[in-house]
Amino acid sequence: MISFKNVYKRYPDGFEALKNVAFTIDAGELVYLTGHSGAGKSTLLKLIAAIERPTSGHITVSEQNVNALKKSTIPFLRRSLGIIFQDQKILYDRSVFANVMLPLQIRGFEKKISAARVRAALDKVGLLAKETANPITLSGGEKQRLCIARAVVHRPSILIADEPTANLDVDYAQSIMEVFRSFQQVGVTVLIATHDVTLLNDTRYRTLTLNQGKLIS
Ligand SMILES: Nc1ncnc2c1ncn2[C@@H]1O[C@H](COP(=O)(O)OP(=O)(O)OP(=O)(O)O)[C@@H](O)[C@H]1O
Repeated sequence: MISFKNVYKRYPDGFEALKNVAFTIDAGELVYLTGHSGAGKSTLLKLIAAIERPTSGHITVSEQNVNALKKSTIPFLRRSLGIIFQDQKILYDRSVFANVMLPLQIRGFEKKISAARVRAALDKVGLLAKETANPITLSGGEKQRLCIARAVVHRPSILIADEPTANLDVDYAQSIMEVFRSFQQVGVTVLIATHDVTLLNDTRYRTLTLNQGKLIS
């Protein structure tokens, strides 16, 4: 489902953020990605989503050769992906419902189908009761759930998340993880970059560890 072979990423300033990275994640797996600050976790997630391109090596995501993708075909890759990054903006001039609707509007989905999908996504993350609320009134954990709902509303087969439990207390972090597990249980492949030791102590899931751009486990 996701495979890296001999992947190197050098940024334009010459900094080598990933060095000879190789791994495979099977369809339906939930995997953690960890490592010190600056180890290359976000870079690796960005390569999966073709937000950044590798300097060399091979990346396959959902049977698509990401290296060979032309700019014009990147939206096709992104259809199979749900992306939860820390800097994603919630729009405070509209409701929770409208925030989750936006990705479907952009993709040109029909209104009636979209509304049903938005409610299904909000239900999945436990936010259906807040659909008419302005996101400014949500707690930190609820905002994170909103971002998850927005990332899954187009029903991606792969979910990638960068530090989704950052700044949340332990109980909230656990409940966010429950949401990710529920997606894995219905067959979604999930990759989560995290420093959260409580999550990493959960031995049910495989952990990939980066150290200075190299995968050490
Ligand atoms: N666009 C860029 N240009 C140059 N260097 C970059 C760029 N983006 C990231 N880097 C560098 O690459 C290294 C890896 O960054 P990355 O964000 O992937 O690390 P990370 O493991 O996600 O760190 P953190 O846990 O702090 O978010 C860092 O040293 C960072 O400064």
